[in-house]
Amino acid sequence: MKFSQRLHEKLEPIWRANHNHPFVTGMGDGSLDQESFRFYMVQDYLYLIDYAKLFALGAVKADDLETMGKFAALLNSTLNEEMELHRQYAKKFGITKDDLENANPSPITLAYSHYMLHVAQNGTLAELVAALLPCMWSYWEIGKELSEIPGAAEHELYGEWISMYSSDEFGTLAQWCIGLMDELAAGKSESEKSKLEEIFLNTTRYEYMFWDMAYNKQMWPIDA
Ligand SMILES: Cc1ncc(CN)c(N)n1
Repeated sequence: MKFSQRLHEKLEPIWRANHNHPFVTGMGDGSLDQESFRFYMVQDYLYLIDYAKLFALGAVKADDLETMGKFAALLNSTLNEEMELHRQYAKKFGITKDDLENANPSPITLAYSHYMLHVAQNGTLAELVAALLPCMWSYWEIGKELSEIPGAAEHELYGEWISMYSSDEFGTLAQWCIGLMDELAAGKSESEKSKLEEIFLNTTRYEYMFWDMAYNKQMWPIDA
């Protein structure tokens, strides 16, 4: 069995919880509160600034030019396509680019992005890929699932989000990351595979917490 299949099967219950989170289902049926989406968009922009750095670190850790080139393409696509979607949404909400970049990160945004950067900086290339994979893979699956709901991809607010993450372009990048995970895990010892599984599990859990944080517009419990 491919390592990615093992991950998917083992984590199916959490994976389903992500798909069934009211933030996600609310984008699908259009019932999501726009203020939660606005909150998400700002926090996700901050998250993506750090997330993009994982691709740069991936290029540093890669052993061959082809893999370096793919990480460079992922970095470019995150900075100039995925984050452009967020900039366009911000415009609709009357948020400037500066306000976006200088927004305060929520505790979950900080914890999730810092955990990924910690793994990426201190771990192997396989560990870096295990950390970023749930992000690519789960968004692609969620995008595809939502795009099958009649009218969802045409929704005036959530349609563009659904179209981006269900697109063939995003799918191709996600599939490349899945394939790289399989390649890097092949031949690793069981204890190394368990470590990869643990990292994948952690960022899958953080994905759930991110939806929940956005749904509840959750910042620090005590203000300065
Ligand atoms: C929290 C989160 N996870 C994943 C993705 C998809 N790159 C995202 N934009 N934000």
